[in-house]
Amino acid sequence: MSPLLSIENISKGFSSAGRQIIALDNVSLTIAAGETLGLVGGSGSGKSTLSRILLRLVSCDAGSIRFDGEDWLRLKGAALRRKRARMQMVFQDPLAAFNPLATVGTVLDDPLRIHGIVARDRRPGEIAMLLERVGLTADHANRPVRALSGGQRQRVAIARAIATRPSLLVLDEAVSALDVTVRGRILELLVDLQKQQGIACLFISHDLAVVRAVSHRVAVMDGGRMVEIGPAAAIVAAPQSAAARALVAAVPCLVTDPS
Ligand SMILES: Nc1ncnc2c1ncn2[C@@H]1O[C@H](COP(=O)(O)OP(=O)(O)OP(=O)(O)O)[C@@H](O)[C@H]1O
Repeated sequence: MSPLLSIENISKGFSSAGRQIIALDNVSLTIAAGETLGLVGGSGSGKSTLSRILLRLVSCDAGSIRFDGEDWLRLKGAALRRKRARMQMVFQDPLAAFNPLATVGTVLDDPLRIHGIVARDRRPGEIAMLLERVGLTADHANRPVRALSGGQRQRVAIARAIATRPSLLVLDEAVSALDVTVRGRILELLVDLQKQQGIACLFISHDLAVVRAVSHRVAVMDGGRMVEIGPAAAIVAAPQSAAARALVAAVPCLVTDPS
């Protein structure tokens, strides 16, 4: 079976202050339906540039992307808008994406309306179902976004992302700003969604411990190149590249012996 997402030989350069920066150099990866792929790498390794190209926010210089059976980078207009419902994103700071004065209900109603997911009279029920799906209650629909905690806002961001029934979620540093307990609960929610609904995830983070907690496979980037890709447990147990070894070494060891 062909993968849900196939990124092939993507390259991207930027010129900055007269200097040419190679942000991505021939990067390839695949994600199967229902699979979570963790993408890790140090600062400046090219993770965000790759996610921006995938989300069609910036163009690439070379390479191709197939998503859900389509030549993704060539889709335009109505065909692109339709297909966008199938690839949704969750960023680090959900407040930046939401109008803070809007209620949670409005935030969730927008994608249902724009993508025509359910008829108008069924939307309040769908919103209640989405809120429950992410561990909130139907009452949250009436609250303004600004009245929510960071963890609750990130749950709303996830509810919004799954509202259009996507086959792929792209999560870029989606839990990095949350405190450690809230982060753990959001990671559990993501694993649950992946298991219950078979949603595939591209989970991008600089933190290997976080990536390891949710990913089937891990891809490691360094200096714009893909240096290692394989089962998450194998990469953590026996990293092959210098970049992966550095990321493993950066994970705090939780087993201590103070005596
Ligand atoms: N718009 C831009 N103009 C110039 N250079 C850029 C631009 N966007 C990214 N870069 C450069 O491309 C390289 C990759 O950056 P990118 O943001 O993709 O890395 P990253 O792995 O996401 O890093 P971080 O974890 O710090 O966000 C870096 O050298 C960065 O400075």
